[in-house]
Amino acid sequence: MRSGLHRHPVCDGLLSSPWYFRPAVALSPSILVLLLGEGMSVLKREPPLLHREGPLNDPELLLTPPLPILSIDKIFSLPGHAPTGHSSSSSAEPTTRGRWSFIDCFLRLSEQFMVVGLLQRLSEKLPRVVHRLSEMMKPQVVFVLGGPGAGKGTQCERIVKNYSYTHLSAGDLLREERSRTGSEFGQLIDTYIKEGKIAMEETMKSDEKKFRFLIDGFPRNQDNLQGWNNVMDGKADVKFVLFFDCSSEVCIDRCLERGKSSGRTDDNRESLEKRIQTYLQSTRPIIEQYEQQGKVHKIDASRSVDEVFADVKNILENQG
Ligand SMILES: Nc1ncnc2c1ncn2[C@@H]1O[C@H](COP(=O)(O)OP(=O)(O)O)[C@@H](O)[C@H]1O
Ligand SMILES: Nc1ccn([C@H]2C[C@H](O)[C@@H](COP(=O)(O)OP(=O)(O)O)O2)c(=O)n1
Repeated sequence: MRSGLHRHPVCDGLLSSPWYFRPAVALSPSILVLLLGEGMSVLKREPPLLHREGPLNDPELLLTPPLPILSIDKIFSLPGHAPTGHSSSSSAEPTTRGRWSFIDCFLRLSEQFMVVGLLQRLSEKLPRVVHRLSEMMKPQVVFVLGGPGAGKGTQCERIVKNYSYTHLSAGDLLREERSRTGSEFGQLIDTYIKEGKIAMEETMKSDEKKFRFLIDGFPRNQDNLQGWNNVMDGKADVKFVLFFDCSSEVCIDRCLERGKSSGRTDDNRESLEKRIQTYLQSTRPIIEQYEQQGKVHKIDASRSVDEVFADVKNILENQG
């Protein structure tokens, strides 16, 4: 029996196994078990002939040692590496499988290159993959902006019916908060918004399954944007902005019509004139900022609900 032979048992097994198991040498033994399946049971049934005695003969142990990454030097200095007919194999023990033929060496080398190449590619790609994964796990946000009455709420309702989005309406949240009995914010609603304390973060955390959000009517001014950036920077990913664009006349007409049944105290001509001014002075610059980042999808909102939604659908489906 030749002594001092410490060839890697898994490699040995693989080298003595059919060619289609060989690529698996690039993986750790535990993954090997998973991947090889039936193949591994073949290896287990046929332990390497070099280790007919001793602990390595135990088929279970064949899988335990970690797979070393060998340099070319090491490969060639491995005991038992000598080409067939080399004097080192002149042992009395019949070691046909224990001697490394030229083909064995070639295969071993190509496996090592494969391992190194694979690891190199993995290490190059890993940071990008980790980054992409963390991006994928962040809540994804679509801001929905436009003038009062542009149809933001109407379109959001349709989106929610057809796609897996959670709709948060800044206006609704505000109205809710204002009317909540005992609300500490009832009197302070303006400050509440100004400081970006609108409960987006908590609302977004409340259900982990919800991770795509439509945030309608926000950020409506520089303070809102600042607040968002302070509270949510790095915690959510603003995918894009849906901008429903139509003339002030269309906005006013629609809100006046809505005011007939909405019960909203601000759906009257006087309030609307002011809201339009606020929109033009405060919200349009926010939309322009996102436009500069290439994040705005502008939709002609003066058309029918169906026509507008056809555009929305297109955008959502093309943006994933
Ligand atoms: N494309 C549209 N054409 C005509 N009326 C619309 C359209 N979209 C919405 N409306 C109506 O206009 C009013 C304002 O729409 P809404 O979705 O509440 O606007 P916003 O949320 O932008 O204030 C509602 O009465 C709604 O039914
Ligand atoms: N980010 C926000 C959102 C709404 N508001 C206030 C001012 C708005 O006139 C009311 C109603 O908002 P809502 O989005 O429902 O109304 P519009 O129809 O878009 O004008 O709430 C705000 O001050 N800041």
